[in-house]
Amino acid sequence: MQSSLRISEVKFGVVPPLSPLTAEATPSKRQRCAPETPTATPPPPLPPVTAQPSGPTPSPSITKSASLADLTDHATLHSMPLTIVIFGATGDLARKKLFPSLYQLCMQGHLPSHLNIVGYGRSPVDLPAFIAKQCVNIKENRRALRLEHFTSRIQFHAGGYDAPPSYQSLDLTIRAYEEAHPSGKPGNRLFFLSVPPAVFGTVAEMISQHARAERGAFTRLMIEKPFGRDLQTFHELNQLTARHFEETQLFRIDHYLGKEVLLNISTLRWANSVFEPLWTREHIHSVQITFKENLGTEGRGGYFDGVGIVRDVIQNHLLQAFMFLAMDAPQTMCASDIVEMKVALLRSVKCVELQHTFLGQFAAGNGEKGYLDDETTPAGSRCPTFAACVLSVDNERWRGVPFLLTAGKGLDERLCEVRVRFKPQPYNKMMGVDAHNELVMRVQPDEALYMVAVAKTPGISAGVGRDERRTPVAMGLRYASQFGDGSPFVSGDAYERMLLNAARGDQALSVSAAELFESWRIFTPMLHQIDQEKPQPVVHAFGELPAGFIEWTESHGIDISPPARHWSAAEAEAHAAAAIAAAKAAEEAAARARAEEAKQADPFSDPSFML
Ligand SMILES: NC(=O)C1=CN([C@@H]2O[C@H](COP(=O)(O)OP(=O)(O)OC[C@H]3O[C@@H](n4cnc5c(N)ncnc54)[C@H](OP(=O)(O)O)[C@@H]3O)[C@@H](O)[C@H]2O)C=CC1
Ligand SMILES: O=C1O[C@H](COP(=O)(O)O)[C@@H](O)[C@H](O)[C@H]1O
Repeated sequence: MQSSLRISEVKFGVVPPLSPLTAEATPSKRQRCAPETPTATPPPPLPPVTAQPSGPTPSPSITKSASLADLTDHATLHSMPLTIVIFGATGDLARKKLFPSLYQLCMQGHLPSHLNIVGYGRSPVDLPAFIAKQCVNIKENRRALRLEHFTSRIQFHAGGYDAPPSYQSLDLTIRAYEEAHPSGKPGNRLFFLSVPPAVFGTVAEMISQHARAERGAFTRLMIEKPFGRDLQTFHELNQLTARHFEETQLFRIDHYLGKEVLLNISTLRWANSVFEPLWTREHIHSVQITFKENLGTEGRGGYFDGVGIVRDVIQNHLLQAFMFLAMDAPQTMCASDIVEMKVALLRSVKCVELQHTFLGQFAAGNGEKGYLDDETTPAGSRCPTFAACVLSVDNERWRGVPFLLTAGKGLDERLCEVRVRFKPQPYNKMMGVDAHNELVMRVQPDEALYMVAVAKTPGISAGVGRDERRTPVAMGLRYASQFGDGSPFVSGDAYERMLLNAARGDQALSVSAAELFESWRIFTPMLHQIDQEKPQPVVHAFGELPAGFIEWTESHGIDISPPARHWSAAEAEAHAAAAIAAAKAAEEAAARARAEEAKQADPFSDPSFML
């Protein structure tokens, strides 16, 4: 028998898939937008960082979404030469994400089959060895695209990141490919900066000066996070990139923007009618946005130590989730309208203060090494690997609703989820329950959306009101069941979406300068305090929450107690199984009692008499 406790066997009617914002589905607003030309005008000077909301202080203006001229539809993309240059192609990200994503996009026919991929790095490589190492994570589908066909498109260009002659010869290499293209058209060029942030500015400048596409083709730049370390360094980087590239040519990557469940928040809120009326402080008690990893820094301690978990995850990935959850509805789903509402929201968010932040650091435990045991981590580092902070939004919709953002490495599980907890209503009391309805959006693993609700526990007894037994249940949508056959759900990696959107010129998934300005404003005072004062984080064993964290959340009016805290996919199943077993046992006991009663009343009702 199917149980109402199981996550999502509930089937909603499936409507035809909605297309992402592409040239084929262009809102008319886009036509007002700027053409693709470099600008020589840097952004306005930076206002001082204060612990107050930005109010009227100037921030980068919101660029209107790409014009039709800036968007590249499928047919156009496929009819022209296309070169993708990966700076830092020998690195971790290229191996883990970029080459596998490019393979997938080629395999599915999203990118042209004559694509030219150039890896760029400081030292010469042996090409077959480079390919063997960096393409190791590609999951080959031999029938659709043989690996060797894909890798035959890859070449490597060695040179300094700041060496003009190297960019000039890169330009010649690309041009040779473009000139051999049968279309005779100019070649599009997409540059991915998968290098440490310190070289972002130089590479952008070199590309602009020496390796731009010819007229009639696009030059686009994809930049990995982090975009600066604080408001000031973001501003400097922004000035540098703005000097050479239009905002419509820049694609700042936050790969959480490409996660399926986060992408679904706007659909959930605005394609349905039931959620938005409840999406206010009248009904919402608190919101938790949580990121947990059961990994340490895995040899990236050197990088991580200069960054910390706030810059690594909270200021970008979790803040994006927050924005989609809390922003007001945009006028249209056009990228610039979305950015406008995101920025309006961020302007209402007060700066986070260190005294309202909880910091932790994982140590050895449960058979795993601690952060300080990673040989790439500086000895005695106080870098936080765990942090939680509460965002307060000073607007009509959210005033008084705490948004708890928590991120940690070295914890018990890999999990990213959002929990919207609703306020109980007076009538819940007559049902004898302490209703804690929660809408849960599980970003990973095992993508799901479900509502924690209260249901009557099934059984023959027909009590009403307080006499009835009731159980918390999960009603909802598990992606693997709804959109697949139950096996782990695959809908494309976030990097596939990022690369494809950039190739199409669609900025719906890239981070705008205006929202970055506001996000750094919110976190910079606290980050500076951490950098300067180096407060001792609460040291906790790998796999466990830091001591005092639960009390700290309670002091901010947030209850992370079960099921809110522990309802992982496996636990939900176990919880369901236990509740089903308990209900079944109760049912059997009741049946036995009834049979006994009947036997007493009529001994011939016992089947053993019926021979
Ligand atoms: N790895 C990940 O999971 C994630 C990474 N990112 C971001 O992506 C970018 C790339 O990350 P990742 O691949 O991990 O980085 P790596 O540390 O692996 O570096 C990438 C490449 O950059 C070059 N490089 C390294 N150090 C320097 C230096 N000091 N100066 C100049 N070049 C250098 C090296 O290439 P060569 O020696 O061949 O020139 C290296 O292979 C970074 O901005 C990172 O913050 C973002 C999210 C996740
Ligand atoms: O950006 C980053 O994200 C990863 C987590 O990404 P996910 O897609 O695996 O959830 C994190 O490990 C890394 O530290 C951070 O830089």
